[in-house]
Amino acid sequence: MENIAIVVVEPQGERNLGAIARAMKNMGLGELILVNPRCDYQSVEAQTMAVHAKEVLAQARVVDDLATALGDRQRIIATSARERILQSPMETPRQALPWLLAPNLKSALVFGREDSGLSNEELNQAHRFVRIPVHPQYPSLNLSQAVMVCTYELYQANLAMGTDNQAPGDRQEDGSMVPLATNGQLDSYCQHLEKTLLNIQVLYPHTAPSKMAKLRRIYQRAALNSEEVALLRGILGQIDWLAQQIKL
Ligand SMILES: C[S@@+](CC[C@H](N)C(=O)[O-])C[C@H]1O[C@@H](n2cnc3c(N)ncnc32)[C@H](O)[C@@H]1O
Repeated sequence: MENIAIVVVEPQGERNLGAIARAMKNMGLGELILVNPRCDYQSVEAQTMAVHAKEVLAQARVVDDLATALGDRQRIIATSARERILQSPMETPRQALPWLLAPNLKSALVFGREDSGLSNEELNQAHRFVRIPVHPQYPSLNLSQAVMVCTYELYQANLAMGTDNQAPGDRQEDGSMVPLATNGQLDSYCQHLEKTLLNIQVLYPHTAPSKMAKLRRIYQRAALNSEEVALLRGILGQIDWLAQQIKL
């Protein structure tokens, strides 16, 4: 499971971070990425809760925003207590999390802030969404307990797959695999697309952000590989060239 990072956005609780580190080590995970932490993730409180998993905290990577955390990731699942997100269905951990286990793809499982969870903009960077089904009277779990449930499911799925969990991907005619596009590649394609669509007035500045968020969601769902992103970028390049000719 070395290909899977646990990403936590703006955590506020030192104890929660210690408990997350412990849950991760219990379930065989080691890579923790903290997006703009709002507390001291190496405090005595955090370390006390981590017990024998202090090194998970010590080795945690801190980044400024979620896009940086996910830049080189090809499979991203976000978690939320909400019942519906961006018109996409929620899945249970058991349904969705085995998808992260492909060993030669970099994956991430994302958790939100203790008070407000993840924003729509942050959720939009994920391919799939997981909700732990709990009693409807109180569906929001403590952050570290949500990490525990999800990492347990990952561990069970990994055990069940044994050593045969070969990476799914796009098989070529010659039998080789094309890697899925990274989040960073998709980001830069979407920025290029927005610029082009604004230039040819298919998009207008006041509606661009919401339309681009919807387009981004479609591309995320399609789980494009790097050749497909390159193809789309090539088409955009031709549209840019034609638009320039017409303006001359
Ligand atoms: C205390 S919750 C935040 C609650 C926030 N009001 C919301 O609706 O997302 C903190 C984080 O724990 C995780 N979490 C809590 N309950 C969950 C559930 N039932 N299913 C999946 N993740 C959950 C999510 O990552 C969430 O962003």
